[in-house]
Amino acid sequence: MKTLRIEKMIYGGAGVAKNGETLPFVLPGELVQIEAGAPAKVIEASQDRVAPGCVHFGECGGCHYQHASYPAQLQIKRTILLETFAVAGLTELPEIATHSGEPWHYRNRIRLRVGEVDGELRVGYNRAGATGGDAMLPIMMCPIASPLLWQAAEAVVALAKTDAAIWGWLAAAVELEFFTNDDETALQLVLFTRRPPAAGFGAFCRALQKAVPQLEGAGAALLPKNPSPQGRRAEHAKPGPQWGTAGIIYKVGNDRHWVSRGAFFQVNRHVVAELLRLAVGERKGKLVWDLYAGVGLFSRALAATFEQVVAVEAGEPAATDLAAALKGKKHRAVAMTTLDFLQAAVVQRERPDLIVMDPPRAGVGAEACALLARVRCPEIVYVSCDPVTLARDLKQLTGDGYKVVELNLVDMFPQTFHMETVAVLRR
Ligand SMILES: C[S@@+](CC[C@H](N)C(=O)[O-])C[C@H]1O[C@@H](n2cnc3c(N)ncnc32)[C@H](O)[C@@H]1O
Repeated sequence: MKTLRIEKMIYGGAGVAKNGETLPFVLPGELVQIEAGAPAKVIEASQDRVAPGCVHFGECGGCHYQHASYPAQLQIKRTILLETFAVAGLTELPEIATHSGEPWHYRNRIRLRVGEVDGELRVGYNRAGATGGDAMLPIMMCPIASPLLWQAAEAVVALAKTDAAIWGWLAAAVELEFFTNDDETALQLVLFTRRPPAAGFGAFCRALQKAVPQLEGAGAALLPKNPSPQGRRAEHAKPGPQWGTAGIIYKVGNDRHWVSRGAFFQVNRHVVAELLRLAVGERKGKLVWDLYAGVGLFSRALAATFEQVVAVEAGEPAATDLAAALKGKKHRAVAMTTLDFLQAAVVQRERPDLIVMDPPRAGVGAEACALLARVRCPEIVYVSCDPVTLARDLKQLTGDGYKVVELNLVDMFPQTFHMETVAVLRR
C-alpha cells in the first residue's frame, strides 16, 4: 500500500504525485492511498471535490472531471494551458480570459456504441482507460448530452424490443451518432454498420421518427466487414441507404448554417456564439482567410464585415456545405488542404488583412506555419482544440515575428480534460 500527495493535474485528465505516478479522478492537494488491484482511496479530499453528476462517472471513458466543482475545472484547465505554454518556451503571454456556459447537457452530438449485453441490445461508451476494441460500458444516462440526444438513444433501444425493423438495424449497428441543432428542433442520425440488413432502413427511420418527431434524416454508414487493427477511427465508411433530409439547419447569431450529416460542427451548443464572437468580433477589412473553415461558421460572420472571404476546407461533406454557403457572392470557397492553399498563395504574394484558422487536433504544423510567416498577415486568430499543438505552433509563429496579444480559454468540453483556446497574434 502506498500513500501519495497529488501535486497537480496534467493534460489528459490525470493528477500526478511527487514521485511521478499518475492517477485518474484525483485533485491537486489530495492525499490518496493506492493498493495493487484496488481503486485509489482518497484519504484527504480537496475542498473542490464534489459529487459527480452521472452514475457512470469513473467507469465511463467520456468524462474526467465530474469530481471537481465547475470553477475548479476551469482553474485546472487554465493552469494546464499555462504550463503547456511554459514547456514550449513561450514567454510574455497575456492573461488568459475564461469563457464558459452551462456545464451540463451541452453536447449537440454523441457517438454511442451498440452491443448485446445479457441478451439485450444496449448503447454505451468506451470504458475509462479502454480503447475502441474493448468491451463497451452500457449506459443509462449521459448528462453532458443535450436531452434530445439521450431521449433518442433511449427510444431506439426501447423500440427494438417490439419493432422488427428497429431490432434488425440496431442489432446490425456498431455505433449510432446523433446530432441536433441549437434549439433541439431537428435531429440527424448516422448508423455505422459492418453487416447491413438487406432492406428496411426506411421502416427503421419511420418507426424511430414516430417516437422522436424531431428526426429529420438518417443515413447508414458502411464500415469494412472486418475491423481495422488500427482501431475504429482509422476506418473509412461508405454511404449506405439514406432517409429524409441530408442535414439540419443550425442557428448561431444571425446566421442559419446548413450542416450536412457527418460534417464537422462545434460541439457545445451553449458556447458556440461566444466562440464566434471571440474569433470574429468587430474585425473588418478587405480580405480575410478562414482556414479549416468547416461549413462556414466563421466565414459567414466574416462576410458581413470583410469585402472578400476566402474559406479553405479539405473535408467532405463540409466543403460542399461551405461552397453553398458562400455561393453567388464575391467570396470564395476553396476545397483543398490549408497547406496546398498556402503554397499557392505565397507564390501569388497574397496578403489578407486577417487570417482565422481552426485546425483539428494535429494543429497547423511546421510547414504551414513557415508559409504563414512569409504571408506576413498583420493579425491571426488561432482557434485550437489541443493546447500541445497550439503551443508548438505559437512558438514557431512568435519566433517569426508574431506576438500573442490575447488568450482565451473557451470551455467547449465541460467535465472532460479537453479545452478550446482562442489566441490572437499580431505583428
Ligand atoms: C476544428 S474544425 C473547424 C471548422 C470550423 N472552423 C468551425 O468552427 O465550424 C476543423 C476543420 O478542418 C477541416 N480540415 C481537416 N484537415 C484539413 C486540412 N489539412 N486543410 C483544410 N481543412 C482541413 C476538417 O474537415 C474540419 O471541418
